[in-house]
Amino acid sequence: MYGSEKLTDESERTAFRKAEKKYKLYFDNASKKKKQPKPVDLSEVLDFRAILDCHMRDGELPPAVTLLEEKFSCPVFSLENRPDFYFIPGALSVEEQCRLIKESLTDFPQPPNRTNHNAIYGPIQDLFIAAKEGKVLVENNATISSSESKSDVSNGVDKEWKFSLDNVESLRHCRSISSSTLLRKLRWSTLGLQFDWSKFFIGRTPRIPERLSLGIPAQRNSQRNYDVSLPHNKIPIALCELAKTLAKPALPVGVEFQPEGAIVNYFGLGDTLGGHLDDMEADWSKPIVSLSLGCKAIFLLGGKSREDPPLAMFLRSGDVVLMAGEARECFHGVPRIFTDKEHAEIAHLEAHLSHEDDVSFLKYIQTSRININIRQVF
Ligand SMILES: O=C(O)CCC(=O)C(=O)O
Ligand SMILES: [Fe+2]
Repeated sequence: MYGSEKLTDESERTAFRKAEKKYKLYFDNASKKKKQPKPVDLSEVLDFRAILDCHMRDGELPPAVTLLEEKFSCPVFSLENRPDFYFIPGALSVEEQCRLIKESLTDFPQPPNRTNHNAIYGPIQDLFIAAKEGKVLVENNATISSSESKSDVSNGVDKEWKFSLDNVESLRHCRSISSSTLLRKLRWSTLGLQFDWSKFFIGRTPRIPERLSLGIPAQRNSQRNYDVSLPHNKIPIALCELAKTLAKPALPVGVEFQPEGAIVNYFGLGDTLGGHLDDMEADWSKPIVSLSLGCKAIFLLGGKSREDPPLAMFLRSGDVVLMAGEARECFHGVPRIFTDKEHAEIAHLEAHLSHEDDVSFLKYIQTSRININIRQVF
């Protein structure tokens, strides 16, 4: 009986789900000591950096992997059975990586850009600085003399939240959350054109659209869309120029990529991005330009159905992935990030962020991964 139940359970899982489960972080509960991650077999994970090293050493490539020598200033790989998917290992210099890590934590989550915290707290200004200074975000239903940095009321949030210094006696009866917890719970921010997440509000209870950890719907909700009426800034110029250059291998000569929106994803240990399609943009021939920063991750590239077994590959800090055309119809996701010294592979960032002014960035990135994916919307 138990056997047949198990069988049903097994057969209900799609190939994509099975791969997610294979690579996801589980802890070994058997050990009485500190929780240890369960070992995972990484032998089938495609490693483009190792492929590149091997190619430079003895000119060989694994079957079905192509190197597009002519296409770009650094090596671009494509896969025979995954048209319109491109992998550029180490495309970003260490300086670019550090600059983008800093911007992702300071400038990019600033209003009018929205984050996953908007739904509960309204816009939050200077979260990273507040976390550095040990501040607390407090629901403003009492007068708090030491409060600073006002959070506006908007988007169905009918209370005001303000940053306040820690250990204030009058906070004891207020709802509050430390800014370091908020920083750890920062899951996404959006640049350029903003999404209209308000459709997720039911009555007065916000249903927070978590893109990470809880997974996201198979097909992103068709109601969810860019809302041009929401206040927004243009994509920062340096990021815009970088994305235009990086997009070139995925575009015919003479066609330019116009970055209009971007999502910044923040991953901590155990966070995952469930299998999904990015289907909100009008022109799928234009690539999604996806930048990896910080700790190493596993990326799953599936097919047009969740039943197609996905390919697993490592994404390291500085790697860039382009998904255009057919690849945009393929399910993909991130089931795992590695924060341990051996697997995170961020020694170059640690060396570059060694100045005392950078300690808070270093601390964050030592246990995190950031992904910036840039899109042309129309
Ligand atoms: O984190 C990644 O590498 C992928 C992110 C992604 O697919 C998305 O945000 O749509
Ligand atoms: Fe995606």
